[in-house]
Amino acid sequence: MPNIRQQALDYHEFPSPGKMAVCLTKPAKTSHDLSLAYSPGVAEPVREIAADPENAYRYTAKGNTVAVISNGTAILGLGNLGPLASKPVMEGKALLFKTFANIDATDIEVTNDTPEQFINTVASIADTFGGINLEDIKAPECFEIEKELIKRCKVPVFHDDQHGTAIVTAAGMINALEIQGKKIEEAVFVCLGAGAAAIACMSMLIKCGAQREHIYMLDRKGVIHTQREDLNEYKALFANNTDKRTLQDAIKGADGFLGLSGPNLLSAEDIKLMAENPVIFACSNPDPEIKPELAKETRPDVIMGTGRSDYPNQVNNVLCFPFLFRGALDVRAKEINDEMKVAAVYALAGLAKEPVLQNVLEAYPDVAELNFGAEYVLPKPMDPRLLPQIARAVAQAAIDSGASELTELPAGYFS
Ligand SMILES: NC(=O)C1=CN([C@@H]2O[C@H](COP(=O)(O)OP(=O)(O)OC[C@H]3O[C@@H](n4cnc5c(N)ncnc54)[C@H](OP(=O)(O)O)[C@@H]3O)[C@@H](O)[C@H]2O)C=CC1
Ligand SMILES: CC(=O)C(=O)O
Ligand SMILES: [Mg+2]
Repeated sequence: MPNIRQQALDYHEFPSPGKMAVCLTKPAKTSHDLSLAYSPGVAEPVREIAADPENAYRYTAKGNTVAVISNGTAILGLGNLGPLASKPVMEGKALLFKTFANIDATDIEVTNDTPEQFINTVASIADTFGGINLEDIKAPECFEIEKELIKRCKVPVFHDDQHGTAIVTAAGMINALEIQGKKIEEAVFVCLGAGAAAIACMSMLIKCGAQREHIYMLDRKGVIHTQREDLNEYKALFANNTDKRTLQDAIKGADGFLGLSGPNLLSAEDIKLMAENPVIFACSNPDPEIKPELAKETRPDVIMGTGRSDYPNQVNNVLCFPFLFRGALDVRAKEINDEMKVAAVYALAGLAKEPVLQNVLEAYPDVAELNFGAEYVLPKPMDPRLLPQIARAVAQAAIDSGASELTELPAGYFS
């Protein structure tokens, strides 16, 4: 798109700075309105909540809110640019929560010196919200932060770059491998990156049938292997007993490449080494590990995905987090467990096989048609069926797995 930089800056600046504002759901026009909204009336719900905290869901907006919280240590693929610089991304996530799932999200950017400070800050405000969406926090700190916050918070805590990305990547990979005529159990994967998104994506692929030994993960120092003594406990889970050391060693004969690292790290020469009919998801944002034009020119047999909205096959956590949180909030799930995540994977993968709706096609004026195949392995974010299908699958899984105290879905829930 011509001049995308200036268009993007203008979009953010005008007509008012940023992408969000507060909207009210109750009248505040008359003195009677004010005596209900504020003093003296507001004291009544205060007393009810003090008597039973569950009443916060009845008398405040808590149950439909999510806090999008970052410390700016891994902003997209741009790196550690600090909390304030992450604000446009966090406002963007709030925009997506509202647009796609009518969830009221608040962005919170935390300045911290240590993970403990971050944990203490988030734990002390978590109860304000229905759920916590952690965003763009770098590995390995993100793993400890999420684990500790899950322990300390009463509401669901979900690190989107780990699990949202993993759900969408797994759904897309399952479909892409099927189209390429490959079995996930036999496929060999190379994952460039060994951080938040990479560790979670590979763990999810294993839950969906991939073999641990068929996965080669690389960080800045090359292949993660058992002879290395510099691995943290998360990378160590993916250490292979192998002689492969470089990206070129690992990618030879691979069926799938997952890029969760940084821009332009994969070359045409590298992908020439892959097996026939490969899948390349170059997910680094905004600039992928390899440009789709180059990948397709070099390997006409490739299925290619990126994290971006302006190429086919957008492999991006936007396809997950709004809808997954909708389901979790609606059944008041106390956590987002593996059962709920796997349910989201298969709901998402299944929807890609349904005929594409006219309104989705209209959102992509440059595309004549969309059908399940090499250029369409995942639904588009504006597909209105994502909300009912993913939210329902997640809510049902929450009930079945005991994450929700409900025994069945609310009557008529997205049916
Ligand atoms: N499409 C999507 O939905 C999503 C995409 N992403 C993308 O994934 C990338 C990583 O994000 P995230 O996991 O949150 O960040 P982290 O900081 O947690 O991890 C970054 C990882 O990338 C590795 N890396 C960086 N540069 C290189 C390099 N030159 N060669 C090999 N490995 C490299 C780092 O290696 P080392 O460990 O050695 O430092 C680290 O393991 C970003 O580009 C982000 O945009 C993330 C989430 C969602
Ligand atoms: C999409 C996203 O969350 C990321 O690139 O970090
Ligand atoms: Mg992110």
